[in-house]
Amino acid sequence: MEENVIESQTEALNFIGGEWVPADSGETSEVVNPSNPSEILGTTPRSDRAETERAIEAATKALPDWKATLPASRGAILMEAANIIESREDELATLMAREAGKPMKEARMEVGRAASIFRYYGSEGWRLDGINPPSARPGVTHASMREPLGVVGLITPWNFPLAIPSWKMAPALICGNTIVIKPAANASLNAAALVGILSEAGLPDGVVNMVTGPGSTVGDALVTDPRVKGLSFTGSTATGLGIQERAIGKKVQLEMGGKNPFVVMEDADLADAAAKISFSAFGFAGEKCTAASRAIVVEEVYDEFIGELKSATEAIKVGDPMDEDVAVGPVVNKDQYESILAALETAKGEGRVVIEGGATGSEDEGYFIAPAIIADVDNRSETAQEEIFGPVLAVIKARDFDHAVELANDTRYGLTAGIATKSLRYAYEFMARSETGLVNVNLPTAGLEFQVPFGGNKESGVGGREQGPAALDFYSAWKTVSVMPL
Ligand SMILES: NC(=O)C1=CN([C@@H]2O[C@H](COP(=O)(O)OP(=O)(O)OC[C@H]3O[C@@H](n4cnc5c(N)ncnc54)[C@H](OP(=O)(O)O)[C@@H]3O)[C@@H](O)[C@H]2O)C=CC1
Ligand SMILES: O=C(O)CCC(=O)C(=O)O
Repeated sequence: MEENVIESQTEALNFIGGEWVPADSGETSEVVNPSNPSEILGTTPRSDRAETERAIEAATKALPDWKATLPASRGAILMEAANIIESREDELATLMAREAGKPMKEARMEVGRAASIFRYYGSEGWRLDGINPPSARPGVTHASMREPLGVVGLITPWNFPLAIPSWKMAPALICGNTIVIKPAANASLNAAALVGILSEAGLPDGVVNMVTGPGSTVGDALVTDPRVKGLSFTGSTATGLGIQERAIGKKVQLEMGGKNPFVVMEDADLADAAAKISFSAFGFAGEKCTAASRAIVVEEVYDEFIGELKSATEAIKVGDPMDEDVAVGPVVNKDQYESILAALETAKGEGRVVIEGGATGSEDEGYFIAPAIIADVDNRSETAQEEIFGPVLAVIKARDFDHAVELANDTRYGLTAGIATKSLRYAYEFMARSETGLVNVNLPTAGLEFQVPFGGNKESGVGGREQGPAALDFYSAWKTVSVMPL
């Protein structure tokens, strides 16, 4: 196998059938450091459909042997990958901070999370539950067991460059599927590092393949190729819903946007709520589908809460993601930078500025945007309805609990929601009435645990949950065998 040169952070290649290969055309895309746009971190192949089709071919070829490999043996490879990931924490976290602008503290946590995910699904090799309910017919036994889907396509975003590929790859692999992954342009060096680790851990050639290049060609080839039986995507709602229309005959899972509310009730610990909301809204510059982007506060404590929120937010350090005390680094790229600043201008016209935020310097000095808080926002305004995916928090006033729940649900999204309260009645009623896939009581909306199902309702999610045991349901199909001994 050709040696990959990821460690030097200069060049990532496609990984097809166990070989590191360039794009057929030899064309590459530059990976820019968002903290310093004049620094080119490396290049990735600008591939096209032909390379994607060869990767699908390699995954198809590797499928029978991988499917026949004992689940515990598959699990042992995932466990080894977890060990390698952990042993390279500094290197992987640094790469994430440089490529995606993720602050080191969160980047280190993400490396740990990726290792835990591989360990968790690796241990499934000893379980992979089935069911055998009694038959209604005398003498008959049933056994229902999980079978892999076949070749699965994974289309991943830039905001969790290790964790998202890991929580898609690990359950897919333990179930016996083979993979072609197309990472986002701004996470390709990280994805290549992860693929290299899986290969080093002993994954046979062709079981995981990676192709980098535009979503509109490489991604689309995965979406439309009939040999790809399952497709898992994380990204924007617009791209996801387009994929759903084109992925004919496949099992599809889409994890998309959010406009996540955090309700603050009159009995809340306001300082605690402010800390959790500002972490949820501004950590990693709000570039999380789970970020809180609407604080919905009952009028009784509205002004007092805004004071607490202002103090909590002013304490956040913005700057070089390599600094372990920084919580907000640069946003990922020029497109995000421009669209967030435009959304912030709109927000300023739709509410009262509590913290102005915005660009901290010129674009040439890095894509840094400081947190902004805009109060008195109408929940039907653009600021409260459109995903900004940046450090902009809208504060919305509610009359009482019922009104707060109504506002929280008044969105096309349904990913995650939070409530700050000491009342069990409010907490349980909110859990029941929230139209989201996740509800957090006195906890941040962002920051998942890998062992519980994750995903959203409405336009936030389609096709079954990720993570925890739910992921096994996506990456497998039940086969029922019924036997009558004669
Ligand atoms: N839910 C989440 O966690 C995320 C949400 N977003 C939202 O999306 C917005 C835009 O970010 P962006 O990175 O452009 O998100 P996209 O949804 O466009 O990209 C996500 C992934 O899909 C790929 N892709 C793009 N177009 C297609 C296509 N036609 N067929 C198949 N795959 C495709 C992308 O590739 P490529 O990068 O090469 O274009 C990337 O790998 C953000 O502002 C944010 O609101 C973004 C990232 C994560
Ligand atoms: O909040 C998290 O830990 C994960 C968020 C996420 O999955 C995403 O932004 O895509």
